[in-house]
Amino acid sequence: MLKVSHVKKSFKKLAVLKDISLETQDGELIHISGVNGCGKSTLFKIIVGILKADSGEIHTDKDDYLGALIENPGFIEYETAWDNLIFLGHFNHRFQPEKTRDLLKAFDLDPDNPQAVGNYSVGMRQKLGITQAVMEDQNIILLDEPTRGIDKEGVQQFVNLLEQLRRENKTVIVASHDEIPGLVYDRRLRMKDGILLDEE
Ligand SMILES: Nc1ncnc2c1ncn2[C@@H]1O[C@H](COP(=O)(O)OP(=O)(O)OP(=O)(O)O)[C@@H](O)[C@H]1O
Repeated sequence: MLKVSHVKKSFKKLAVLKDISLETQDGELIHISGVNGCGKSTLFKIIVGILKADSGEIHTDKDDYLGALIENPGFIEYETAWDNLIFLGHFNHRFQPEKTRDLLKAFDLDPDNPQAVGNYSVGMRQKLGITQAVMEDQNIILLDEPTRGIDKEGVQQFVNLLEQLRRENKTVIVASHDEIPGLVYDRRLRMKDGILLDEE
């Protein structure tokens, strides 16, 4: 379970997150919408620990394992997708080759593609970014504008993946400024003026 309590973050005089609280349940699919620059990526960066909040707390349970795709996924540009994923898998020793190959194939990506990631299209790169966020059975998954640059078929493959994650009782938070066709959320939140509002 992820619990965000009264998180605040400013960049110099710009107060981006004014008082953010959020508690997730297992298996929940949550949408955070909001205009460009409202602070969605900043919140995700604080949750995963890339950025430090000025105040407030982030709590996860002992067994929770976070996966994230935030902004442009960073890869080793001159290596293949597969070598990149193996490299990322070394950090937590939870890499599952068969599962990861299946995830790539479900996105119409060839696990044996000899091309370097530097030559991948925006959409291919994004699919790779989504794959690394879920390939190790992460149970809390943060996806920032996940379908950016992905074609219609790819969006449907993404929707299928999220349905699979729901069946596996994973918690997924999607941040996007627009609707992703076919996604049915359990909860919708809107980020506005530094706070999170319930859409319902
Ligand atoms: N490291 C930083 N230094 C200064 N300002 C920053 C920094 N990171 C983000 N900001 C500012 O904080 C605000 C929120 O940025 P953030 O990237 O979180 O927005 P966002 O909601 O994710 O936007 P988008 O939908 O365009 O991705 C913006 O005004 C941005 O310029």
